[in-house]
Amino acid sequence: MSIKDFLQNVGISNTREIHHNLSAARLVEHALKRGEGQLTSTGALNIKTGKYTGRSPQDRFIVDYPEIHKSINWGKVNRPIDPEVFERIYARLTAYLQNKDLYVFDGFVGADRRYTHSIRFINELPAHNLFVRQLFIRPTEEELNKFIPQFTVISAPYFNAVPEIDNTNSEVFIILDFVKRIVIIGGTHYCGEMKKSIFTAMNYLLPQLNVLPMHCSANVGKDGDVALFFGLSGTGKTTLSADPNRMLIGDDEHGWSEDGVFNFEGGCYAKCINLSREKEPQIYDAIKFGTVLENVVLDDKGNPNYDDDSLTENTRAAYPIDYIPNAVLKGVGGHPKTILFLTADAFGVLPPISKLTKEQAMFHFISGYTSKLAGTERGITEPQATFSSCFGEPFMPMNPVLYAKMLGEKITKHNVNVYLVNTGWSGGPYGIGKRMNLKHTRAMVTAAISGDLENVKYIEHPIFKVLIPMECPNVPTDVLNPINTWSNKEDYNRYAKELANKFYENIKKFSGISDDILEAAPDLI
Ligand SMILES: Nc1ncnc2c1ncn2[C@@H]1O[C@H](COP(=O)(O)OP(=O)(O)O)[C@@H](O)[C@H]1O
Ligand SMILES: C=C(OP(=O)(O)O)C(=O)O
Ligand SMILES: [Mn+2]
Repeated sequence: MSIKDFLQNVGISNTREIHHNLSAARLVEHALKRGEGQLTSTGALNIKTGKYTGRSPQDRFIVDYPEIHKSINWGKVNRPIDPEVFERIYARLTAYLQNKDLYVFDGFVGADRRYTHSIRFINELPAHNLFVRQLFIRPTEEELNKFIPQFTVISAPYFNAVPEIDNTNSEVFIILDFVKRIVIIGGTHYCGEMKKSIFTAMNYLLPQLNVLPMHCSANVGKDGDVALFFGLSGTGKTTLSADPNRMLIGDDEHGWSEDGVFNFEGGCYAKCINLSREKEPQIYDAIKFGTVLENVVLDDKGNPNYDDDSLTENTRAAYPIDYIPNAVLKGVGGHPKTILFLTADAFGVLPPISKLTKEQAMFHFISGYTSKLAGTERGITEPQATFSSCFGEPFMPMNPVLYAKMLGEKITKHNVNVYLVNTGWSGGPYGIGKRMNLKHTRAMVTAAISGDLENVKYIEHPIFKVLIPMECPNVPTDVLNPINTWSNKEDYNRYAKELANKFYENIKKFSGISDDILEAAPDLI
């Protein structure tokens, strides 16, 4: 079917020029010509996304059909929308796209070809089309010749919904239709919406194929030892998985099948606030021609000022994974040996690293205690403690316990070591304490992955019951036990107990959790 016929079939008629699978170079030219962005001194395309510089979770809906009703975990995260309401907004959106140049990218999600889904992205903006081209898996010429889309994404940032007509909360909408396999996005220019809606779709589709979808980064050592880093947005998945001594599999979304793990994407999406070559060399050097930057402030020579947060804290860079030296281009690896749960603890009471029993791992995965970091979601301006199940609740359409059970089985079967890593605050809560030293976090992660932490003595945390290593190579011993970093020990205990209470209150939300997992909860004293 020709692309024109395809568009006609999905209701987009009277199109002008359809730019189908343009190269990165051509897309950059189009974006510049249309005034969508500027080139930086290293050749990246920097765009400003206007009012919305992070995700809009209140504006994300799933179409509620009888055939899928039971499988979705409806609520504030997965908001239902009626099929008629969807049809109405869809008709207005496709009418809006008439007489416009459109940019179409045909890509894949899921590096393991048994689970690959093909997606056709229809963009109003060439800069957005460049984003999806860099972030998803780019098919070969041969694959393009026989490409049949299984999912369609239509993104029209200049089309604003009208809440009175469209039943939306605001001018922004992100609507996922799992039955028709269509995603529509309007009213927002933030690129992360396109990425995370496809992630959500995979999180719906893959468990049905007996694959666990995960919000984690993954890398692999020379011996084939795979490590996974779970974490909510901004907690360090991308930063910590970019390690010159290990090969990167992917920085954000993976599946775990009977044969091992595989990346969903073909690119990375790094936060670049306070980025420096010294601290994050691989990411810094990936910002070059072909990379899409969002909301970075440039000087008049085009030099980025990564310390400038005047547009947002959530400045971003999207680049193809091959811009990271040492990446596993096939995007697949074996079963993980180590799992790290990254939590940005705004209370500043969790140890910088601790070892979890299998039951504690399950408890913490279901709890997903962490912080929403500034800028990643609309309205979040400073770190906010939250419980985000699976360390990715905004992207999980089904009951978190279902994903947790799959993870638990895999951890047992493959005898995986699990650690909890606090990439957030120490020495006091957010506002008083300091963000964990990145060099120390890296050294702790290295020690966990290499097995060095298997041969040290541990002490049990009196409240959280997790095991704290008493020593760790290349980390000063006095930072390992969090109470030592607080000047007032009573304050520490007070905050730690407050957090323990929050864990306790939160876990009550879930039903069907076995007693051994509940017993792994922090102690309420
Ligand atoms: N101790 C630490 N560990 C990890 N990241 C840290 C730490 N301290 C500061 N950061 C910063 O936090 C941010 C983590 O973002 P990122 O790795 O992109 O998160 P994610 O990929 O999980 O969304 C980066 O800007 C990084 O420089
Ligand atoms: C892109 C996002 O997060 P992450 O860094 O986890 O990909 C997001 O939450 O919009
Ligand atoms: Mn990331």
